[in-house]
Amino acid sequence: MALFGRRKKQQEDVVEVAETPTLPPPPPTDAGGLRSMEDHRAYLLEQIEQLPAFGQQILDAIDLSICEDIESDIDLPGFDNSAMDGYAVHAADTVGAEEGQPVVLAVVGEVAAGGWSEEPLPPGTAIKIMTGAPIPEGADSVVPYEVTDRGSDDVAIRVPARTGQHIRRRGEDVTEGDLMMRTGERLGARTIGLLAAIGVDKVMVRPRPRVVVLATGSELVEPGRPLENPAQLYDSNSYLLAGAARADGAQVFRVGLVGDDAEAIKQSISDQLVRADLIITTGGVSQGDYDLVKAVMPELGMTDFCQVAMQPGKPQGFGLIGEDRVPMIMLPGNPVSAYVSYEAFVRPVIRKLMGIEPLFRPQVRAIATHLIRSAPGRKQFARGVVTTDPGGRRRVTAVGGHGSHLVSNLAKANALIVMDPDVDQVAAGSPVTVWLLDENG
Ligand SMILES: Nc1nc2c(c(=O)[nH]1)N[C@H]1C(S)=C(S)[C@@H](COP(=O)(O)OP(=O)(O)OC[C@H]3O[C@@H](n4cnc5c(N)ncnc54)[C@H](O)[C@@H]3O)O[C@H]1N2
Ligand code: MOO
Repeated sequence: MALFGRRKKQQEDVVEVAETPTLPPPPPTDAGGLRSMEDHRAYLLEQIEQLPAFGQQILDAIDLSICEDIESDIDLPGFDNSAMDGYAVHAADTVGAEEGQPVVLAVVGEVAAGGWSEEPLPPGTAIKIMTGAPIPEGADSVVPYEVTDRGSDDVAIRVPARTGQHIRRRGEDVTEGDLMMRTGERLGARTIGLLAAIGVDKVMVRPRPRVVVLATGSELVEPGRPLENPAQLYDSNSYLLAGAARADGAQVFRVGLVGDDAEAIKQSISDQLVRADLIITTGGVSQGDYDLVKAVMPELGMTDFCQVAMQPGKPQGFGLIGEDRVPMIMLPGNPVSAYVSYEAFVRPVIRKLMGIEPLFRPQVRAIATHLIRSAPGRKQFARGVVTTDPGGRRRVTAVGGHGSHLVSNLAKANALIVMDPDVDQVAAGSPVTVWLLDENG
């Protein structure tokens, strides 16, 4: 065989190759290959679209953010009506009434809530009227039962009426055309009551995102079951994250555990795509031999695995998965890492899907009650308890150590103490940034 034989020139077919979709270029990294927390968060948010709005029953829309301005089509009250049970009268007819010398007026009828009087009220007469009933034409005040003899054919009135007394005027609460709610406001019990009062039964809202939560790891056991060997532990992450997402307004599907098995992970994620607006997983995104989420997810969609300059929460994964490009956030397995990552990345994404502002927790300054040490190089998130002193100043005490497995300290905390990568300690009495975990902002 000739070593240097001339190759026969082959006909080159021009094949149209569909461009493989990719995620946008990732943000830059620092000298150590780490991405800043802010850059990573912005990168995820730019790839998330708000869920489309649709008309929903007002009661089902509680806590959701409306996507329309709502004006009232009616006045409230819709008609002049009585604020008291008593008699509608012409105030002028009661002049001079007093205890022992009442004014007596003929009673020409009765009007209850839901009824109305066809006839104007003749001068010199009274008509029984119940709370909420329309004021008959001509009447200009209501005399409560308590200052009368409650008569049926005629009534003795012991106190003169002031013009307009006990009449609730049409439109004094809401006037037709008044703006009741603005785009972006969230519905609560009181606003639902207001909408019902102006006759609105449905509103345009963004739905609750359907968030699938799935924990990976062969060492994990479902709480309530026995631990069968010394290397097992209970899955706490999926409960922690499902609870957090539910508290943030998502409709959560907590899927059972998936072991460290490539096919099982792919199958479980594929099964969930149909019902998910967002998938959250924990575990399997670091460097370990069994960190399979990172290994298999690129087969199902466009993914981005990176390291973020934060502690905890360094290894992070993101993807747009399947044909519908369902957003997926792959969090590290250590419980505190998973939670801090949730606060930093997942919660803002859920709020963006829902169209709720602000996206982030309130970030405020608090005075450190003691020396707080930090490891420079990555943004540090320590768990803290914030209290407010009698002078209204916030103070913060770190709880527990830095280990990202320390769940009992996490449960005690109501804040994350956030220290920038260049900070190595915060002195007692100095201000430090905190995220308030029990406030929505
Ligand atoms: N050689 C390296 N090792 C590790 C690095 C690294 O950079 N190089 N990073 C460390 C950091 S930081 C983190 S965070 C973890 C993240 O690891 P994974 O996301 O791969 O998570 P796993 O290895 O699956 O689990 C870590 C840890 O968390 C426990 N875990 C996992 N899931 C749950 C759950 N649902 N409930 C409760 N606890 C859970 C698991 O048992 C492990 O102890 O990697 C470091 N390693
Ligand atoms: O980043 Mo890991 O999340 O430090 O424990």
